[in-house]
Amino acid sequence: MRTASSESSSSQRPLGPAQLAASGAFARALAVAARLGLADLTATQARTSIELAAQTGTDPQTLALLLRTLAMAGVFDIDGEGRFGLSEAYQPLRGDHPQSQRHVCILVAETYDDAFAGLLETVRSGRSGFRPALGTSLYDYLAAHPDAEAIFDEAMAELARPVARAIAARPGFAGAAMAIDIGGGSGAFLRGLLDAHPHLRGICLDRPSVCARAAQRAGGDARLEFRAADVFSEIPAGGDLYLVKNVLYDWSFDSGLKLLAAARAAMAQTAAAEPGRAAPRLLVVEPLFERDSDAPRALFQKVICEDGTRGLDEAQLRRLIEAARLRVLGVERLETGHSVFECAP
Ligand SMILES: C[S@@+](CC[C@H](N)C(=O)[O-])C[C@H]1O[C@@H](n2cnc3c(N)ncnc32)[C@H](O)[C@@H]1O
Repeated sequence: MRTASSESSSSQRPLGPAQLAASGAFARALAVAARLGLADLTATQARTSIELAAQTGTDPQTLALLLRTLAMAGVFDIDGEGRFGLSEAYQPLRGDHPQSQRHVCILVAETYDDAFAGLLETVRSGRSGFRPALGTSLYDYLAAHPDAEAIFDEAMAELARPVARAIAARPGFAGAAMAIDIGGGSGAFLRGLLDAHPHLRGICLDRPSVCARAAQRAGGDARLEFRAADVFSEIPAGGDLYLVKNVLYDWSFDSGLKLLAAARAAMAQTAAAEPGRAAPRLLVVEPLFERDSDAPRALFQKVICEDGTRGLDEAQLRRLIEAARLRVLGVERLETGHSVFECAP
């Protein structure tokens, strides 16, 4: 099925109005399949809907409809005996796939889709739709809904792992002993860097509920500390490498400035405390708004994130960084689509 985010230059025929209107139902069906683990159950062996219903404790008739609906979208192939097998294109729906997007699918099709009930409000006012739809801001909502928050954190981890591999391959780690990830979620990004550089230790700063869950899962890792902190005011000194990944794109210019100013203060304090030590660096790793095809992501940002958040291009992100009195030493594009701004105070 072609989605609303596909390129308009695609040779496929666009969806008709009623088909496009039904795409939310397909998204919800995908999230249910992800929650039930249907991708894992059908990845290596095609199964009947009866078998799958027994394995997932679901209603056989309804599950058959769900599977057929998703087969229409290309998620499952149906063989001559009516058995469902996960299609090649949807392998990342598996939980054990190296590029798994299982939790990303659940997050986007559930919490983000719930927030899109506020889209009309966003289009009318330009303000976030999250509060009109769900009564509060994204992170306060997640703090109050632990199941949604756990899905969010796992989704961020799925998205972060390939970026960690790309960042870990860059030079500049040999002289660094301590990396501090600002808004580092459940620590997957930092974990990737620590795995690649065994001399490195890390502190992952995030909200209290995120840190508590991540620390419990990590089970006492001497090299990776989870520290509850408000990243707008509580960034500690002592890092050789500060990291801000997929964080600024959540916030307005003013909030981003506040966060970067707190990072700069921590870096300046580090340098002042130990004059002989190499000056700390900050890596800002963010997706940019560069092409028309980035419009769906920028629309997501407007609906989901803080009022005033918008997709930034390279010049705009550079302006934000420089407004926080940080120098941009270089900008690099990663294969993941992120841009890396290497910065110093
Ligand atoms: C979009 S996620 C990105 C997570 C991680 N950097 C990554 O790329 O996977 C933004 C993170 O910022 C955290 N966050 C939001 N507000 C925060 C605050 N005031 N203090 C600390 N962390 C915050 C969220 O909990 C979330 O983990």
